[in-house]
Amino acid sequence: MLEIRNLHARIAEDGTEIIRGLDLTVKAGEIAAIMGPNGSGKSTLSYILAGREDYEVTEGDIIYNGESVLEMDPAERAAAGIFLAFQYPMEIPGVATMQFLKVAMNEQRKARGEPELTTPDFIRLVKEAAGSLEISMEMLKRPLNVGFSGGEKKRAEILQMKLLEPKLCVLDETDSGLDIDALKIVADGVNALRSPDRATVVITHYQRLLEYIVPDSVHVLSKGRIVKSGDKALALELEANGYANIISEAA
Ligand SMILES: Nc1ncnc2c1ncn2[C@@H]1O[C@H](COP(=O)(O)OP(=O)(O)OP(=O)(O)O)[C@@H](O)[C@H]1O
Repeated sequence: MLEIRNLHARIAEDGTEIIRGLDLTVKAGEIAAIMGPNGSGKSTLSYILAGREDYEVTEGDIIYNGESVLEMDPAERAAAGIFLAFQYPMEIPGVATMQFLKVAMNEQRKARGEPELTTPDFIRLVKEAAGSLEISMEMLKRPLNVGFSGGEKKRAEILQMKLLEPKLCVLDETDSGLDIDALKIVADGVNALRSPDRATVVITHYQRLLEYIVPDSVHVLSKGRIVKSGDKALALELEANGYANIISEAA
């Protein structure tokens, strides 16, 4: 589903290399967790997957469903089923969350040559998805993320994911700022999307999330490269011992 080969990428503005020879394969049906110290390049990797233009790929490739995405812009990638839940979701003043969701869903449908959703169908889908995430219809009338609490913003990201039904879900620290109950709600939302034709990349600092979203593989990112991969036991080892040993072993 996703194959990242020897990826090198830098900040377009000043040329600083952040991703330095990263290899990662995530199969359909798999949930891969990425862990790593602050500043190792986890968020940068997520932005590059989504196609953010502040970064330049200088070497290597990102293969999604057998094809390189490097020439695709963010909207094309989204229409092809790549979704990023942001670490810091953006506020969009003046645009009601409902309106945003409707436009996002219909733009993707148009790009895929599918008919637009009718308003009743859209409302029904949103009500169902929002209910399971304990998001009220009142909240959805407010401008997207404006004045939302940290946890509400993260739940709104998962709502978008549920509605868009992407094939490659990238979750950047979706657990940060969530209380215990919200963490379970979000994890249930992610688990409900687990399917043999969908791959998920979960970026997190904490083993706690991985108790709820059990990963098939765990990868340690350090200085822009994956330096160790393993199964869920690796996350427990990191929690107990930190990164120092693994990173020095890899070096
Ligand atoms: N646009 C940018 N301008 C300057 N530096 C950047 C930019 N984007 C990323 N960096 C730097 O690249 C490095 C990797 O950042 P990134 O946010 O990807 O790390 P991270 O692993 O997600 O960290 P954290 O765990 O703290 O969220 C950091 O040193 C960061 O300061």
